[in-house]
Amino acid sequence: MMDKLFRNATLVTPTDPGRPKAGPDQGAVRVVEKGALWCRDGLIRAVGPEEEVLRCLHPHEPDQEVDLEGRCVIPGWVDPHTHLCFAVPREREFSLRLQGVEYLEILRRGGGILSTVRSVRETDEETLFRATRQRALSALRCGTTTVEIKSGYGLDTETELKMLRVIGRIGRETPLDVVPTFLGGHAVPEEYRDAPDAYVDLVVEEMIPAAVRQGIARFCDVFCEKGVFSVAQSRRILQAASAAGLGTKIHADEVHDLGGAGLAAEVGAVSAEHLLAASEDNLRAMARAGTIGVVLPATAYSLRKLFAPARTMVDLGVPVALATDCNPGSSYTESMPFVFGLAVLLMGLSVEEALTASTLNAAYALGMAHKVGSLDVGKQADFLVLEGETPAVIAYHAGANPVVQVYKKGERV
Ligand SMILES: N=CN[C@@H](CCC(=O)O)C(=O)O
Ligand SMILES: [Zn+2]
Repeated sequence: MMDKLFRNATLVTPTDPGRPKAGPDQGAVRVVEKGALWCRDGLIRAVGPEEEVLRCLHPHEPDQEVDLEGRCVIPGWVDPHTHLCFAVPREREFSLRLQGVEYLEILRRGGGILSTVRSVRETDEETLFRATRQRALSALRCGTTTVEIKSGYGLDTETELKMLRVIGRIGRETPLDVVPTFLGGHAVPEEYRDAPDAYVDLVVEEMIPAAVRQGIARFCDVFCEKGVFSVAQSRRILQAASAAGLGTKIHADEVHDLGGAGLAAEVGAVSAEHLLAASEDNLRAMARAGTIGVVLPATAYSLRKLFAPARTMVDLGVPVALATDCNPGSSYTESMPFVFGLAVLLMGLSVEEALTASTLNAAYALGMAHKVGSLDVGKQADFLVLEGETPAVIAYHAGANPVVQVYKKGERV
């Protein structure tokens, strides 16, 4: 057993009430000047004012003591929405978008997600693993200690399972905790262009059962959007996944208000994600159902769209989480500090609300809050040491990485 005592820290963390934080509670965080954190075997045993933690320890001597020199300490980021597993970026497509071609138009022409599908199908498993690991480690350097990674660039059973195996390996072979999500419903593949319902049959009858049998997915997601999957098709996929024992999530109302947010509330999805175009009625339905709203400001930034109404969501009582959406098309960033800055400066969230959104609420969006997301006794000692005095530095020192040290299960990584 290994004991470590971290002293002389300014601790800033949401505390976990046993459910995602919503409304005025979203911005309530605990601040402890001259705080300490004692962990054993990677788990937090005591946390709070230094003298209280020392009292808990007494008469025991920790194996190791670390002086954090008064620096600000927050929980490790939990990034609850990424597509980190892909083969090659799509820089040429980005240039097309800069010339004014719309994201969904590129997909309609057979590019976008479908061009990544072609390259992922062609790439062998080891190469895909190495490319994904590189991005996961880049996220870790920015302070992400838990990450969700979706499949969805295979769109056939074999390649979807290959992606899920690679995603599982990232969790075993890097310090990150990884939550795998099956996203067979990411787009209709070219070979089913004229028979989208037959593709939905394949997802429901073959892919979901295979992923569940092999135990390699925890959630199922679907891209509910005009020209992609309708509300009815998305409902079918999510209900099948739920019946098979997977948690559910939706890419909802990203470009058009199709009603994906309402569907998330209806089917009991843990989260609805994107929500740029979601109606207020459907946001209210989410608040009533307790559906977490995962907002992805780097996507709106990269697509040059209006941001999701995160301020309204908090005011309506929707628990809000933040994610990078890291993917080669609409949001090529692994950086939670960048996303945090956008949320604070351009979406109207307070620093404290953004902190809860990118840690505790994000952990709830992944079913991981029993382990991560806050500096509470019993959880993993996953935390970040910041360069400044408060978490505001994350938005303030824009474009830089204000995370100077990353600890995963009490170990510096
Ligand atoms: N919108 C759908 N899926 C991703 C983008 C995937 C891609 O373009 O490769 C997203 O969440 O933004
Ligand atoms: Zn996405």
